[in-house]
Amino acid sequence: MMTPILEARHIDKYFKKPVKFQVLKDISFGINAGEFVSIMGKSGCGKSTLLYILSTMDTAYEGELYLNNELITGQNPDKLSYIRNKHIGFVFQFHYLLSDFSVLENVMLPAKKLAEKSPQEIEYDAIGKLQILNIPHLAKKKASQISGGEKQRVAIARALINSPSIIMGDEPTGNLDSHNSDNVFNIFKQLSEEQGLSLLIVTHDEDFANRTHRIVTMEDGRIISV
Ligand SMILES: Nc1ncnc2c1ncn2[C@@H]1O[C@H](COP(=O)(O)OP(=O)(O)OP(=O)(O)O)[C@@H](O)[C@H]1O
Repeated sequence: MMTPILEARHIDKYFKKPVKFQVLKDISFGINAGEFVSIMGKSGCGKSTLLYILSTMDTAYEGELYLNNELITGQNPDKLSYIRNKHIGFVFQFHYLLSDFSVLENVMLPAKKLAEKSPQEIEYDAIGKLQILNIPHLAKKKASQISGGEKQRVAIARALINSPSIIMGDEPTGNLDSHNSDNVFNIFKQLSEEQGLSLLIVTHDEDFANRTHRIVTMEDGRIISV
């Protein structure tokens, strides 16, 4: 059996205010290397809450989380921040690029934060990621001067800069038209097939989800199908 890249075991999460309620109920599942998985479920069922936990940003939960076979739960904040930068790439509905910075600078930022390579190496890597996304010609443009679809590609290049093992996305195509949404889907598919990258994408788009390897369906804080 393959060992999962990411594994959640019996995750429970409660919100205490305004009244105590259980938002995640005994969530267990894993993702293998190169798997492209979507998470679907009605609004409010707990998808974003789960993604925050899986991405190590929320540590207030019960249960265990493993990334590359390492127990993530209970690690100190510095270690978590390191693990997050090194192993996880994020793509959101709104791209969160710095608009006054160039495309290249935006893509380089997470690698500068990790500070394991020289600026020259980081620039070389960033250009490589822009090439994978077919946008090397945009390198010198300011992020404010490119289209929505282009911004989302830059956001994907940025998510790839530290060569993560998994990309997580919260509705990364939610803000795109169907043409650009297709582009993003194809890029993700290529990354999983050609580079063995795992992808975990929360989406409301059934066409998108139906084309991924597997759909995890949530209902009222539980996983009802994997
Ligand atoms: N900080 C918080 N405090 C209390 N309740 C919260 C908090 N954040 C989210 N919730 C509630 O937890 C539930 C799950 O929210 P979550 O954002 O995870 O849902 P979702 O499935 O991602 O929804 P959507 O598809 O609309 O983005 C909802 O009922 C929401 O109102």
